[in-house]
Amino acid sequence: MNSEGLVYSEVDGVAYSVRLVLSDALVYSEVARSVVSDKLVYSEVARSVVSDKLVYSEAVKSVSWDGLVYSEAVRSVSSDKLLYWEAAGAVMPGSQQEAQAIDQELFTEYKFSVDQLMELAGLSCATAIAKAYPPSSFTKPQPTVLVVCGPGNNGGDGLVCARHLKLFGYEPTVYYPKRPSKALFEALTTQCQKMDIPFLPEFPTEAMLIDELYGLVVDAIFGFSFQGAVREPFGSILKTLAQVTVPIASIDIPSGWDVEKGHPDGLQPDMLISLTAPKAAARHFTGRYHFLGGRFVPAALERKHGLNLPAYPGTDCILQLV
Ligand SMILES: NC(=O)C1=CN([C@@H]2O[C@H](COP(=O)(O)OP(=O)(O)OC[C@H]3O[C@@H](n4cnc5c(N)ncnc54)[C@H](OP(=O)(O)O)[C@@H]3O)[C@@H](O)[C@H]2O)[C@@H](O)CC1
Ligand SMILES: [K+]
Repeated sequence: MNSEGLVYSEVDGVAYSVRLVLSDALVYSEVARSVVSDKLVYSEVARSVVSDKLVYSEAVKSVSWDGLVYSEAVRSVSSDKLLYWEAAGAVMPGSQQEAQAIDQELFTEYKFSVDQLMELAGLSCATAIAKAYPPSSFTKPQPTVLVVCGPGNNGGDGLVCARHLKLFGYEPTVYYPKRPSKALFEALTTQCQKMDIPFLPEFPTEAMLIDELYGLVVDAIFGFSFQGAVREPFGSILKTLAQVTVPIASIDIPSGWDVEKGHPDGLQPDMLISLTAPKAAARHFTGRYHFLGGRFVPAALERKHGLNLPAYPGTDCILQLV
């Protein structure tokens, strides 16, 4: 059976369209509803594709009002082997702003402290790494990990992650070239040093050297506040990291990527651990493992930002998205 149909109707400024394609192996359907007035455009689209092996569905809602655009999307793909889930709720311009707004609300309205959330974030990252790359999977005699930390909170997550990796039986080494003089980062550095985690004085200039010494690299250089062209010393570090062949696990966002648009020629990590909620750039991630971590978002905040977070299994602090 093969057939295709489109129905369109418009009543009092409300347009409806329904498209349906049916073949032996596939059902495709699309339903759209939109309202247009002088100041307001509201549209709602639901699409789904079902074949023998795959279910793909997408729902997009958007409202624009005099220069303001609000959009919300939920996509899910499931097949025999894969369950992919993505949800984005964004008040434009920029979901980078939204990530920063959620961050601020957690601290100012919900009264969390940075070190509380950073501990949970870093623990999620170490837990996800242990799940994807157990020490027994390393081809090196020791499960050695290079953790590269940047100057912001993403770097702080990296230091916490290094400490938990050590507790989990890994051999982490940290490179932390730009250390802010803030009590929190100094304390995290001391904690690592007192746990015999070495800090490299220089970054290896050859990617080959990193491949020889480490079985995994953790990228904790930049998170959701990264902007503009990369400044040194991080430009050279990212160039070297782009050439390593051992897997790279990026915390929150692959460093050097635009928070919304990604970076097709930049770092292509094997793993991404999205914290709180996947950022818009996560849709460009092509590596093997995508985890969600940072199970600390209160339900009211999740509702306010339309995050549509998936349910974490049981008491787990991470959820594998891909
Ligand atoms: N609530 C949450 O969701 C939680 C979030 N958490 C984590 O926090 C992360 C966000 O942290 P963040 O805001 O400190 O920003 P982040 O990106 O780490 O560093 C920004 C710094 O980098 C620099 N820099 C920027 N652009 C640059 C460039 N082009 N080239 C060179 N340098 C550049 C610049 O530093 P500067 O050079 O000014 O010293 C800037 O200040 C988030 O992704 C997540 O991992 C968890 O810890 C807890 C809960
Ligand atoms: K990162």
